[in-house]
Amino acid sequence: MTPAPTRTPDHLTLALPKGRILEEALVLLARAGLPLTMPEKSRALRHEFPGVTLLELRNQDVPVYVDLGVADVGIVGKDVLIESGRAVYEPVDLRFAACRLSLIREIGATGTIGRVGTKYPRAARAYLNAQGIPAEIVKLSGNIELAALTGLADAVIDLVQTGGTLRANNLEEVDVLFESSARLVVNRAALKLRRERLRPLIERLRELVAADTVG
Ligand SMILES: Nc1ncnc2c1ncn2[C@@H]1O[C@H](COP(=O)(O)OP(=O)(O)OP(=O)(O)O)[C@@H](O)[C@H]1O
Ligand SMILES: O=P(O)(O)OC[C@H]1O[C@H](OP(=O)(O)OP(=O)(O)O)[C@H](O)[C@@H]1O
Repeated sequence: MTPAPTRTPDHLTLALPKGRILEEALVLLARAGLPLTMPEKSRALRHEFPGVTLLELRNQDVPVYVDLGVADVGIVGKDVLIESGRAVYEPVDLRFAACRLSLIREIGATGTIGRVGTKYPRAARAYLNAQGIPAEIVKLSGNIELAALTGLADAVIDLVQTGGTLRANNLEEVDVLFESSARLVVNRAALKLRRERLRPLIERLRELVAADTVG
């Protein structure tokens, strides 16, 4: 195993999720001045760049690594951040990976919602409580819409972007819990200890997002 580099204040440890966020996150961070490139396809999970260590994680683990200070900074979807309940600093909405978390049912379904399938039990519980719906929540891991199609659940709470998955499966969006997009997340202690590196990075990302939004 390669030893971890000494974590001097000028070294950054970065947590990124593999999956749909990784490539766009790397491109944006490189535009913001970090010396990063797409890692070669391999089983390696930790990648070294000049002054930056990149950790490749599952989405749900990014807030954990940042909150516990193993990573100084990371990028993750707002959906995953809300679900994590972690109190990390969230200085920039990076605007990509835009989608929404919605309540979904079969088209025309009107019966009582007794059971809800979701990958987001915490957000689902908060929403259902606020709506006064005393439904059972079933935690699922993927292809969540199948739960509504098969009768495993009376409704699901899942992400919608284009609506293509809904249309292909005779489902409809009944309500929107919240909008999501990729967020920069920063460990609060690192923000002080590594401020010489983190403050310019945050500023540069804010500028890039603002320019991209206008342009
Ligand atoms: N269809 C979509 N369009 C745009 N953004 C999406 C879409 N689906 C998910 N996202 C956003 O991208 C993030 C990462 O999605 P991705 O598909 O890589 O995760 P996953 O593979 O489902 O996660 P897991 O690590 O649990 O397997 C989500 O947390 C969400 O913020
Ligand atoms: O509105 P759309 O553009 O169709 O996008 C929504 C779909 O994208 C995500 O699934 P993903 O492809 O990540 O697969 P997963 O269910 O295995 O997470 C999400 O869970 C929806 O199923």
